[in-house]
Amino acid sequence: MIEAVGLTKTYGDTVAVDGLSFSVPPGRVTGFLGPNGAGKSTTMRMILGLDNPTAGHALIAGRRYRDLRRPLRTVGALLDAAWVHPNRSARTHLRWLARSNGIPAGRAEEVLEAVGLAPAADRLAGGFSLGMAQRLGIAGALLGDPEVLLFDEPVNGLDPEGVRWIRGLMHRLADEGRTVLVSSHLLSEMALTAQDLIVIGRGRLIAQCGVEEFVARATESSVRVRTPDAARLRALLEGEGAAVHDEDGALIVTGAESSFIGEMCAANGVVLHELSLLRGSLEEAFMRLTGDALDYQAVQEQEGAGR
Ligand SMILES: Nc1ncnc2c1ncn2[C@@H]1O[C@H](COP(=O)(O)OP(=O)(O)OP(=O)(O)O)[C@@H](O)[C@H]1O
Repeated sequence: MIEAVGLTKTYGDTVAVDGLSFSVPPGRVTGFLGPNGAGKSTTMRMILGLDNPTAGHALIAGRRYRDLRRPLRTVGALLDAAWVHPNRSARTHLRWLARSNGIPAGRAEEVLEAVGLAPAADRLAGGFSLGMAQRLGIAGALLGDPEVLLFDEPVNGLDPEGVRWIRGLMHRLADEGRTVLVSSHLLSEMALTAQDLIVIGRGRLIAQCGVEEFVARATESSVRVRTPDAARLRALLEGEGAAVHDEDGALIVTGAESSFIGEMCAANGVVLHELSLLRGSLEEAFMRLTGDALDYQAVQEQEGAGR
């Protein structure tokens, strides 16, 4: 579990994080989203004790980072994959990290295997590709077998196989009951990886909810219908107050559920060739909700009203 309570950080006149409160539960992958400069990295750094909050606090497994006796055993993080001594091999780097955290050296071999770096264990990290550096950073995060994991842009620069691997890893870690918080700008990837979302804008919370709820709240779903009897169905639907428009020979219907349309077709003997629900995308929802401060206020009110 990660908890942020009124977390605030100002740099001079810039309010990077502004009274942010949220909780990240175990057993789920939680995506951390926000436009550039929204305050994601600053928030992660405060959770990890790398930056001091101006106000508020963050707890990892119920404690402040600075109160964790062996931090790597409670929380692992990938913040900056480039953070490795270039003249150290992957194995030496991990053994050094293990030693400084009271973790048995043998654990380095286990995490090298887990991230697929065992064959490159003795190569110098300075010569690693971006993808290999990401894997080494993840190995470091896993070293202490921590219950909480934070990943800042873990799929940056990875090829499709690497992206898929990270997605599987996140799911496995959550299935093991760990708390997984992951930030990314790749929204299509986030839609596949995360179950829950924390979305921030200008340092403030915009939404904390499931991915599907976030998309449903911000976008309008519609139904695509194909029928040889389009004119009649159109008239029937419009008679019920639905909006209908043509697209590639299909009817796109908003304002009527697919079950309602199906039943209406059955009742009126309209032959159906297709009836499919078209959901909005995470990208669409994200653009709409983080678009500007006005939208942002509207959602906050909506959220409050729904409780
Ligand atoms: N050390 C610093 N000194 C001054 N301002 C800072 C510092 N670190 C961050 N900021 C400012 O705080 C705000 C939030 O930055 P932060 O890097 O946390 O955002 P982010 O959501 O991680 O952005 P990105 O998606 O671009 O990585 C920005 O306006 C940034 O310029």
